[in-house]
Amino acid sequence: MIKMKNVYKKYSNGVVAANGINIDINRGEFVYVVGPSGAGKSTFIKMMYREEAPTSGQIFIDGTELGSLKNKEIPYLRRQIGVVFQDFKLLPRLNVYENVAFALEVIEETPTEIRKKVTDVLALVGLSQKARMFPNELSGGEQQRVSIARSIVNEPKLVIADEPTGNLDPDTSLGIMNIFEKINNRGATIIMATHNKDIVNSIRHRVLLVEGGMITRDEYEGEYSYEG
Ligand SMILES: Nc1ncnc2c1ncn2[C@@H]1O[C@H](COP(=O)(O)OP(=O)(O)OP(=O)(O)O)[C@@H](O)[C@H]1O
Repeated sequence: MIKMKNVYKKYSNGVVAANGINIDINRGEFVYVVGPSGAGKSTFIKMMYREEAPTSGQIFIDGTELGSLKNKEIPYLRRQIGVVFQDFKLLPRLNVYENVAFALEVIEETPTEIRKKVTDVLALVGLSQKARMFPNELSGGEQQRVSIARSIVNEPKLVIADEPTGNLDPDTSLGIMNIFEKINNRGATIIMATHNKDIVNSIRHRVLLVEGGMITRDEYEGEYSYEG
């Protein structure tokens, strides 16, 4: 599903954030990306949905080489990928239902389909009762559940999450992880950058360790631990 071949990324300020990355990730895998601050985890993830382009090397998503996409094709790629951020990025003037529906309105789904999909996904993340509330009336965990609902309402095959539990307490984080497990069990591939050691060591999945822009460890059922 995701393949990187000799991926190298140098930012314009000279920082090398990816230094020869080669990786294969299969459909349906759940992969944690761990490593020290500044190691290149976010850069690795952003290159998958073309938020950043590699300086050299190739990235394939489902066989499509991202470098071959024209600018106008990039929104189509992004529609097939759900992205979840640490800081939720909800629209403050829209309620829960509208925040999630918005993701479908921009791709011109029919009103009937929108109603069905939004209702189903809010049930999946346990927010059916809060559909009419606004983001500032919700807890951090609830806001993150809305942002997950929004990212998966279009049933993407790939869900990318950058520190999704970074702002949440341990119990709330576990609730969020349960939702990612459900999404994964329904067949989506999950890539998650995280500093959450407890979660990585308790809910076991493949672990990629990124250090200095390189993947220095790749283990199934891996542990969080790293030097330094
Ligand atoms: N847009 C940018 N322009 C220049 N340098 C950048 C940019 N984004 C990231 N970097 C640099 O690239 C390196 C890797 O950053 P990245 O955000 O990928 O690390 P990270 O592992 O996700 O860190 P953290 O755990 O702190 O989020 C860092 O040295 C960072 O300063």
